[in-house]
Amino acid sequence: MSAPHTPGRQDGGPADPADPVLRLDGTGWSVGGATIVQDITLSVREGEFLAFIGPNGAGKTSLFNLISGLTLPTAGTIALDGADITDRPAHLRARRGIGRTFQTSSLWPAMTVDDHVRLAAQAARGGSYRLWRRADPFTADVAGVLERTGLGHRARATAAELSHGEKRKLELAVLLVGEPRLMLLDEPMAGVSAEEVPALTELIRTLHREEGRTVLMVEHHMDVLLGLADRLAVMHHGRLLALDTPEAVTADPTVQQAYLGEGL
Ligand SMILES: Nc1ncnc2c1ncn2[C@@H]1O[C@H](COP(=O)(O)OP(=O)(O)OP(=O)(O)O)[C@@H](O)[C@H]1O
Repeated sequence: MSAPHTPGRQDGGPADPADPVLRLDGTGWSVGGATIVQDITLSVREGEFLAFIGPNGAGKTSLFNLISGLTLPTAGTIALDGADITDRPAHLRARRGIGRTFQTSSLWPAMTVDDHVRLAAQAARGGSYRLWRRADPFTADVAGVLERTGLGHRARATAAELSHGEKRKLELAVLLVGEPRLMLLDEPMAGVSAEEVPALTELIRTLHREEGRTVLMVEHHMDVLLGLADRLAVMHHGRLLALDTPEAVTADPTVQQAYLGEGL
């Protein structure tokens, strides 16, 4: 699976259409003497949906931290559109189109849905933070994103008043208003009731299929992933155990062995 190391061109140069959107090459992260992510090599093509599965503590969130720039790798490289971003901080990666959601909610309970998205729009486009509406250039963008995420009727509700599924939609809305090309979704179904899962799954499918966004998603529920993901990456003890179509991965005896008793 491992490909020869080809350092990306310097950040800022023109993109080559042949480059994958994202390429990890021998990427790893060690902290306090422990290796949490080890020797991950993979490419993600434009418009692909790649899902990460693996037992608790396998290193999935840590890998997302490395891709989004929350932590920097201690081994290997990361390239976006062929440009080496290995040492780039998170805000520069966000500016280049990498957006992410977090496993635990990142919302402000007392702030309205509308204001969450408005602040995210201001953060994404630059400028000072203002929550009054007069002469606000983001109103149309905010309304559009709330409509796309099915939250138009909840614009004036506070985050605390939302159901778990609506909170997850709001996190997606906050992400979407920055128009990310590469979306990292870390367990977007976490805490969501069974009745709300289908609508949330459909929203993510739309963002991928109809809006053509490249999606990387950590998810424990295989039933959610089987209808969504083009490929599954299985992580185990910080390593990539398998990377293939959902059908091939679930039939892989090594994967089944790793999951024995953990219910793949
Ligand atoms: N900053 C850190 N310092 C030390 N250990 C860490 C740090 N961050 C993560 N770890 C450890 O790295 C391992 C992988 O954690 P990570 O959250 O990436 O796994 P995960 O696959 O996302 O798990 P889950 O499915 O439970 O969310 C865990 O054992 C965790 O305790």
